[in-house]
Amino acid sequence: MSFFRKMKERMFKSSSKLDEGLDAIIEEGAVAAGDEQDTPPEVPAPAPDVEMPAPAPDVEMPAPVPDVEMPVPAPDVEMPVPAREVEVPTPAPTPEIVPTPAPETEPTPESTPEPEPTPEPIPDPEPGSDPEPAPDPEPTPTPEIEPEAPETRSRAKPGLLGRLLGRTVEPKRALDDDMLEQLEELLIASDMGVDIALRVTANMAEGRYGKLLSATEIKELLSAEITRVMEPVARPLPIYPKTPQVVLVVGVNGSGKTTTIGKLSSQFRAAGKKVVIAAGDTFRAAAVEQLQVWGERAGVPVLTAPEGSDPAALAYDAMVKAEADGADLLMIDTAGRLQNRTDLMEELAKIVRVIRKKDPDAPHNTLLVLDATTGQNALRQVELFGQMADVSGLVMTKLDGTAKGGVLVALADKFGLPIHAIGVGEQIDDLQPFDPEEFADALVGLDRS
Ligand SMILES: Nc1nc2c(ncn2[C@@H]2O[C@H](COP(=O)(O)OP(=O)(O)OP(=O)(O)O)[C@@H](O)[C@H]2O)c(=O)[nH]1
Repeated sequence: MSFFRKMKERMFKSSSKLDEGLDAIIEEGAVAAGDEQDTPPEVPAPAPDVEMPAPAPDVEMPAPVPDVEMPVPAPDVEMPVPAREVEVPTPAPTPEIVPTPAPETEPTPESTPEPEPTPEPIPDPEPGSDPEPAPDPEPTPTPEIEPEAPETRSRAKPGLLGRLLGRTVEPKRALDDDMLEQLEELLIASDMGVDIALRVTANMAEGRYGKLLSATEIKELLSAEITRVMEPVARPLPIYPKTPQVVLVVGVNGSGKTTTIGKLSSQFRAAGKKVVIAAGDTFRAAAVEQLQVWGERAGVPVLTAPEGSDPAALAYDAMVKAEADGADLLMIDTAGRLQNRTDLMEELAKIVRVIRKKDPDAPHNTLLVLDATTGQNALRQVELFGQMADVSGLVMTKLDGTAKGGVLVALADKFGLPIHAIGVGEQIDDLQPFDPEEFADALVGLDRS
């Protein structure tokens, strides 16, 4: 459980945009229970009322009715909707009014004091500006405060007043097309992809049009929809009885392959499995060294080959060694030079060909490691590596440092490949099983605790 907690905490940080966005959407057209008296009476009967037929709040009221507050003002609950409309236009005209008073005040002082002093030619501009400094600052702040006051009232007062009065009821907003569109945009911005964002919001809205929903309720509904999409792909790396189980690890440079191999090896070793690592990116000495460091951390042997040597030959040697050592798992790192796709494809194909001489079923798993911070680019990587290797599952790294975690939903929806684990940090224990609900909660910023 502490693992999940950690992911949640980390993802909460990164998904705060989505979280804040949801709160903002609700607040924008919020209808806070009991705050109706705060809404200015200037909101008579604008058009939206048509969309907000009385039945909506009526239906909702019975269940949540928190004490005495809700029942009577129930009908008024509709008012805030128009209030929202008032807010939008207000900011525009406001600044326009500001400049008007300013110039007016200037000419006034000029005409009065200027004619009196003796200086005639130069005085005009000088005295004009000298005596003005005093009045200038005055008119400026005044108009600024004036227009802001009504805005602040209409926007902040409801929540604030509610809080001052000790109300615990969250602001709510009626679900309509406008709100749905905002929710869709928010999800798309989290890199969820247009198709799935539209589907998630549509499913969420089904049967709920016109109903008042709080930010928490929206988060719960979205989380449930996202969980539904993710559940089928949440599957840990399968472990087979036949040994050594060969796990080929592929992915672009920097996606987190080495780190993931180190973390996985550590976990398998802790689970009593004997693991061997093969440093298959023989073209980069730094990559081999880094893998050796991870091998030490995990307490797992790392087989290396001279720089520039054939990775397939190393993979074969590693198979022999793993068999001889009675290893349960052999994890083979590979290069990730996507810019030279043909070479990479040939290299991967050769590794597979060669290890199949030892075991026709190998590799038993081909893990594609994806960097969550690349967002929608991850979709393209799945396509490309899918063509180069028979990808059997995904590990998504760096979910701790991005607000683009939504791409995992798009991946699940589009490819349906199992998500074996997620990386949430650079430390050895920062690899966690993929839990759909925890993920969905974290993505939308829902804290159930
Ligand atoms: N924050 C965070 N950083 C990670 C995570 N996984 C890997 N990293 C970092 O990402 C960087 C690249 O990771 P590597 O494991 O070297 O990636 P690679 O795919 O092996 O890269 P090459 O060796 O260049 O092929 C390193 O600085 C890692 O510490 C993760 O889950 N979260």
